[in-house]
Amino acid sequence: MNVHDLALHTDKYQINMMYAHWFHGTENQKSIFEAFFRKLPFKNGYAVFAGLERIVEYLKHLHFSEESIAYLAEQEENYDPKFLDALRNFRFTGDLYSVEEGTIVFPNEPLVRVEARIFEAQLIETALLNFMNYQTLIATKAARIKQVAPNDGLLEFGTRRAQEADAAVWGARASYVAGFHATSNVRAGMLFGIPTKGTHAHAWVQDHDTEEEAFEKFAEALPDTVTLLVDTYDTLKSGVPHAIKVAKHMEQRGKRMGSIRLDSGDLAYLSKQARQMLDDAGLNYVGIVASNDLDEHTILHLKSEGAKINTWGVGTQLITAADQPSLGGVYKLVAREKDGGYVPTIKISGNPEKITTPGFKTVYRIVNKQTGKAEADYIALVSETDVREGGRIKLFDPVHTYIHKFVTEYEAQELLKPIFVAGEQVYELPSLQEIRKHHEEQKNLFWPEYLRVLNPEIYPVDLSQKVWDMKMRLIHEHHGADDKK
Ligand SMILES: Nc1ncnc2c1ncn2[C@@H]1O[C@H](COP(=O)(O)OP(=O)(O)OP(=O)(O)O)[C@@H](O)[C@H]1O
Ligand SMILES: O=P(O)(O)OC[C@H]1O[C@H](OP(=O)(O)OP(=O)(O)O)[C@H](O)[C@@H]1O
Ligand SMILES: O=C(O)c1cccnc1
Repeated sequence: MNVHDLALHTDKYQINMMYAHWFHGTENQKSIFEAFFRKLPFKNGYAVFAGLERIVEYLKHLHFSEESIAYLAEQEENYDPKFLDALRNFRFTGDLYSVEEGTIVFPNEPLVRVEARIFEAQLIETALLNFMNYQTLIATKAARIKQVAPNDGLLEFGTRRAQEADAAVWGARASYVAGFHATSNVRAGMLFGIPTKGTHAHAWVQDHDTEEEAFEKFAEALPDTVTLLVDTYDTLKSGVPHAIKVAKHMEQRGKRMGSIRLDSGDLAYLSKQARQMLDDAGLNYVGIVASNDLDEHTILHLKSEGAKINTWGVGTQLITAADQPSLGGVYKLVAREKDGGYVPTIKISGNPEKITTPGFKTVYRIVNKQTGKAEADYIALVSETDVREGGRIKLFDPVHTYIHKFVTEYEAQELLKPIFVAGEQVYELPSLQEIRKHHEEQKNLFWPEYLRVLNPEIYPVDLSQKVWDMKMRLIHEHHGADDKK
């Protein structure tokens, strides 16, 4: 099996629905789906969208190999051989619009919009959500860590604890998008051009007769990048003094030690003591790296304790998004082709939060021209022109509709960009550096109240009057239909 063949990276119900459409001759009917999430992870005020590059690669190469088709034939005796022929000719021929990677995004707004034959739009749901949910989750976790240590070095150390290999490399990439500086995963470095960094493990020290000898040998081998791990035996009595000795020997050879690393104990206390010892020895250029199950909470706490740490190595908590291991992004049908046009569709739920917003929509970021700050995101029908032309629009709370204001002096930034049109890729994937820069710039668009880690303000995501009216009409129509039963 070719592990890069992702056509079967889907849930079986998608293929069963494709089959049922094909069986009834409706497989070419057009449909519009939107991917979005309902709830922000980690009680954060925003999420950082990621996953588009993987989605693009997936769609570009999407086809059913003979091996996959043979497997499907074996799995389901109902599949007609002519359906398998339709799979043989399968390509993504639809349109896909998406938010760009690194963009700050919010709940209940379309992040990806797919307009395609139902046959195609249905198949891709699972993979698309899989990529978007994981990468957006990790980029958001990384953004929180960046938020509490905006001026420090941030190293992604998670691979050994990640949920397998794909999670390690795409998680490393997502972390870099959100402002991490390097990863320890060398393959992620090679695949994506992320800077790589590494210190050494306790094993290096254990593997020598003395700690001092271990440090000397390591510094001799890697004199230009050396970071020494000082906590194998006793950080302040043995590790730091030995590191100082080695740094002095390095100076005699015209070299400078990079850092020491602390990986256990009270990181605030140890870092302050170690800093003092290094400074007293004239080694104020030697940095201090800390690791040990860190996340944004421990880092924030350590900083409030005055820890003297310049660089944070963050593994498990980041790569597994330990406090919330999944983003609940969903993919919902919002319109379907009928009688040559589109009709909006809705999913009703007893839980009002789960009622979908119907219609062929797009989303704009309304940026106040005076302040340069984003006021709200505004979801409108694609056919609505007033917002696009900068006309006066009404922003109102979709639940408490009496809370409203009119805005005129704004720039409307359409967040959904064309990525595929009629199956052709029309979007040039930006470099990872550009994505990272885009994310950094995005943060300037928002007041800090929305970005803080603890109890952020809720940023408004509003519906246009037309979208809101359409949603209410469909809710009433469905309730009306139920009332008649
Ligand atoms: N001063 C501090 N304030 C708050 N949290 C700290 C402080 N120092 C360390 N921590 C964190 O507390 C936790 C300590 O975990 P734990 O007790 O398992 O580590 P340890 O015993 O020092 O080392 P080991 O990993 O070898 O067991 C880690 O998550 C660490 O990052
Ligand atoms: O704590 P995390 O945030 O997950 O960061 C990665 C951890 O992985 C390493 O420990 P490990 O015990 O695996 O190996 P070591 O022998 O190098 O310490 C490293 O020392 C960190 O403590
Ligand atoms: O380079 C390091 O220090 C490192 C890398 C991976 C995991 N823990 C530490």
